[in-house]
Amino acid sequence: MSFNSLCMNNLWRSVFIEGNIASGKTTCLEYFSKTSNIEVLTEPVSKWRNVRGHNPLGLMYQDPIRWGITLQTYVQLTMLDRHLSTMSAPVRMMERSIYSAKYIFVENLFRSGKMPEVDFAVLSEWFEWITQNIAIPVDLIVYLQSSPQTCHERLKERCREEEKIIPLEYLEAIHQLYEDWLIKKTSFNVPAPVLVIPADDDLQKMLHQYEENREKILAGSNV
Ligand SMILES: Nc1ncnc2c1ncn2[C@@H]1O[C@H](COP(=O)(O)OP(=O)(O)O)[C@@H](O)[C@H]1O
Ligand SMILES: Nc1ccn([C@H]2C[C@H](O)[C@@H](COP(=O)(O)O)O2)c(=O)n1
Repeated sequence: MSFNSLCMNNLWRSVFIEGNIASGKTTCLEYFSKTSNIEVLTEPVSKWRNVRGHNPLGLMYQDPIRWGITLQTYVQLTMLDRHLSTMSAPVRMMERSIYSAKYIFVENLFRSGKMPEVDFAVLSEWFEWITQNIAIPVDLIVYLQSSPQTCHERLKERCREEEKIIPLEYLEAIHQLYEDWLIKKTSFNVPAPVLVIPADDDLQKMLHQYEENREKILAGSNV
């Protein structure tokens, strides 16, 4: 079905853009934001860096054992708020999801011994309650599959203050969790079909790949 008929038939569509830190999600969304009839929702990182004058993202990187629960509770709330906001266009493209918050970032904190078991248990209870009682619309997951090395280079270039201390090993752990979830499909429930886009290429080639996949992303043909 073409994008135009999708709009005419009022078939609303929700797409998550998933991938490692600095894999190019925001850049991808910026590209698609130039298309009419698409609503783009980036991650609310500015909120995570400033909630009533506090910076839970920075605190988490400084002392994950103490502040991991604080950041991830707020991430869960802000992502749920994003998921439930009224759609303003027939296609919504959203950066990450409440699922990756739990299956990737909370899981990584817990597995690496940086989240106490009680914090993990409370966050898991919240997550299970939310996903069992509230419908989270999703039709497609686009996975920007990049190597941890590429992400590390891009992260250094982007130079976000809080992220300066992120080592390559952290990105490797996040990468492995993403691969298990969306490629091998061995770890957690995958709530929608997955479209994998290799994301190590330079910007020009990435924009070309986005064009090639436009129909699949926006209208869901042959994922
Ligand atoms: N294909 C690419 N090649 C080189 N640099 C890129 C590419 N895509 C994005 N970047 C740069 O890498 C950094 C991270 O990209 P960004 O889109 O912010 O990633 P994410 O939203 O996944 O964290 C930014 O500085 C961005 O300009
Ligand atoms: N559940 C989450 C989601 C994101 N983060 C961190 C990772 C990055 O430092 C930052 C934003 O991610 P990006 O969009 O650049 O991939 O937020 C987290 O710790 N937990």
